[in-house]
Amino acid sequence: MSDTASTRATRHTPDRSPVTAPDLLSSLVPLLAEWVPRQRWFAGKGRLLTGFTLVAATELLPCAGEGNAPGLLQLLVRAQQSAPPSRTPAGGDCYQLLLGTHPAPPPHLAPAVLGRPAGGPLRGRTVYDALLDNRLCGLLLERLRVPGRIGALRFCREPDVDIPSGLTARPIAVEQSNSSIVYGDTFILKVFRRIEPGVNPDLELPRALAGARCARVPAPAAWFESAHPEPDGEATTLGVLQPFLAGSTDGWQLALNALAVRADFTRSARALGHATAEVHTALAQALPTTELRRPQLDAIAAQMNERLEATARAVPVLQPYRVRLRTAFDALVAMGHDGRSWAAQRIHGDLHLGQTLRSVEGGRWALIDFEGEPARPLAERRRPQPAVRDVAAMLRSFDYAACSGPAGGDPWALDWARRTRAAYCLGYAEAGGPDPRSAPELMRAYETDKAVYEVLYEARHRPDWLSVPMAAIRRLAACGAPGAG
Ligand SMILES: Nc1ncnc2c1ncn2[C@@H]1O[C@H](COP(=O)(O)OP(=O)(O)O)[C@@H](O)[C@H]1O
Ligand SMILES: O=P(O)(O)O[C@H]1O[C@H](CO)[C@@H](O[C@H]2O[C@H](CO)[C@@H](O)[C@H](O)[C@H]2O)[C@H](O)[C@H]1O
Repeated sequence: MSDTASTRATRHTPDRSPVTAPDLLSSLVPLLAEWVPRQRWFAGKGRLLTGFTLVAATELLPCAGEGNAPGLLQLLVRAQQSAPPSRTPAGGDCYQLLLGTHPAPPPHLAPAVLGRPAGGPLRGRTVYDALLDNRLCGLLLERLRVPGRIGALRFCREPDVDIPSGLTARPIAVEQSNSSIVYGDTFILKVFRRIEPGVNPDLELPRALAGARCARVPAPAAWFESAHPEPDGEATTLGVLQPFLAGSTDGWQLALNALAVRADFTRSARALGHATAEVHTALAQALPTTELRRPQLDAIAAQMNERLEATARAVPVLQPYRVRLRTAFDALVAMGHDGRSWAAQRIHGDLHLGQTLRSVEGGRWALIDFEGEPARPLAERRRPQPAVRDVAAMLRSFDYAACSGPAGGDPWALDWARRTRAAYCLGYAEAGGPDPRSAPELMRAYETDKAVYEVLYEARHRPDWLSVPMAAIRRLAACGAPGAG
């Protein structure tokens, strides 16, 4: 990341000496081993957790000692696991933890408690999830209000943004890939959980869009990061604060509401298509683009095949469909061999209805959460890709709503999905995006790849939902059956 005006204008806070690292980790390991695997954001579900290594520790408030004040500790730890998949960084995935410490936390924090270390520097204190403690969340906001450094952490703010003090903090109820805190219905802070070195696209893309004056995405107001050890190295994003769009409802809820009363959703879907195309156009203007030709299309197809094979090994119900699903990826290879090419640009990367918000007043759509698919390596998520990948992902989401929602995949719901998907593509093309229907091979390949991703995601996180992507797998495999048009 460049040394922007916002990061230069820092108030330097003296480094605090963290509680000594080796003692700290060994005393926390039994607590973490029990707590970390239960968290929704833990990406290593289904594999044995064998230990942790400490990457960094920063005391944001003194954590040890006799006092009766809460401590706040920011940790980066690597989770060592058996049989890591090939994408796992050497030494295991790295997670960010924000832990509170207190000799006797108040009873309302009981659900947040990890336990009491038997020894080490935190002995005599209870350790708990700081992001469930409004007071400690308030402290994080204070740090973001006044940019500066604490140890290896750097707190940054856009210079023209006013962040009031004293906003009441509340964690958002839904546990997702990361942890988010809302401040007084004005801002929302997302604390990233699985950390990879470098700028997170959920900061990079919304900042670029704000620079391009695209109002479809809330513009980051502040963020915190860990500085790279080299002066010119890219910092690692750890959390982003952005305006909270109060009075808006997410697209997933709106789609379920429509399905519950058997209402049409095509007008909303068409408007969402417009919003998506506007964001894509702005991203293509603000950030580098490229053209994908034969070698790149071959590589994409190979990667999709790899994901299919790996998922079929992990989730055996996918096995019988492998050969027919593969034909969707072979079509990409054939495109390249025929001398065809396709434009690529930065995209959302994990677009679904839950990543869209519609304002109650005015019915205007916004897109959020530009992190990309959490399971993919950061470098891959930051690569330019065909914009139709986002479109295909959103089509999957309409399908999900129809299959899992109140109508439960009955014939009317399936027709609802078909009409809604068509309206979204129409809206997208009307607002200047390349007409998704002009790229059937790409759309089928990306829709298939997404459904495969979802099979693994559901098998790991929500086994009861596995039937939803499996219904799509059967439909997509039928397109690859001998004789299918
Ligand atoms: N700017 C915002 N305004 C209002 N609600 C938001 C905003 N950003 C996120 N949310 C809410 O927080 C939830 C989690 O945010 P998201 O970015 O999807 O996190 P995660 O990466 O953990 O999935 C969203 O589903 C949405 O309900
Ligand atoms: O946590 P994220 O929002 O970044 O995304 C992950 O979780 C999503 C589920 O919450 C998952 O989306 C899948 O389920 C949705 C319905 O709950 C559906 O609308 C999406 O189309 C479907 O992919 C997403 O894939 C995953 O990355």
